[in-house]
Amino acid sequence: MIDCLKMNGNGNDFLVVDNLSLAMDASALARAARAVCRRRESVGADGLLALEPSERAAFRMRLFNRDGSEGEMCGNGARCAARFAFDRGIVGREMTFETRGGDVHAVVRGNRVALDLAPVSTGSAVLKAHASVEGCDFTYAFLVVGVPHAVIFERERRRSIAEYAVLGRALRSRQDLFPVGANVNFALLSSEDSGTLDVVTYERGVEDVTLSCGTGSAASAIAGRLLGVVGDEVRVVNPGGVNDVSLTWIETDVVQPRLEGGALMIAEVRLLPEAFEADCRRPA
Ligand SMILES: N[C@@H](CCC[C@H](N)C(=O)O)C(=O)O
Repeated sequence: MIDCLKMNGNGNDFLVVDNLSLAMDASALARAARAVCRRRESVGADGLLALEPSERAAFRMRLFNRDGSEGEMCGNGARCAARFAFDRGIVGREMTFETRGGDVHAVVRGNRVALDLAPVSTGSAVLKAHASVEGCDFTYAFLVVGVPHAVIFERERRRSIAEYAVLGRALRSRQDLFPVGANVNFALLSSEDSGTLDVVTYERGVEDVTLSCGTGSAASAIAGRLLGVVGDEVRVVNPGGVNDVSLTWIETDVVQPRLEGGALMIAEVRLLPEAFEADCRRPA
């Protein structure tokens, strides 16, 4: 039996486990993510977050996506990990922790968390690349905010979430463009407020549109700033909530994104053996 906490950051939902004892290795965590993140058949989540010891920071956060792949970084998940660590008395309300996508500084205030993400190099960002999938032509930007992100600026919202899922999956699968895959963000500049972006993200590893993506919100804000459509303060509206992004330029081509948003504690969960089993209704 494994005890964990069901949490979500703007609807991007996770099972968070204390693995400070390293009781589970990477393959056990990947297997657990694949099993327990199944919707309906198990608990259901976009991913599993594990807190592990770090030699140089308060702890190390690891993210295992729903398909068991390990993502280097997760913005909404990092807020959940920070609140989990504070709530469990592992750290004080202000902390720095390690991820494979760089160190994160976090401050927890109630159910909101502000993160200073690792600096992002914009020198290697691609601003106007082209791709055609499913009969549609896209111009996209590409940059790495801990994990790889493509950002497509649209003029209008004329597609359903299901249609974004099809297009996101087709784009993300283009090995010639994205050898390690990519999260695909469809961004729309608000017609009412020039500092607001509406963003829908298809996530690698979840292999679907999620209700929010924190690094996708930051990537969209950075791409928008580089393209001159937004400034350094960007309100990113996702289907699951708002991520406030603030950009501080450390050098002309290095930016530090601050990401602020919610991190909700939903339930204490004790995973029972059948959470890991295949659906008993299916024939063997
Ligand atoms: N939802 C996350 C991003 C998670 C990583 C992604 N699925 C990947 O493996 O690339 C966020 O909030 O940043």
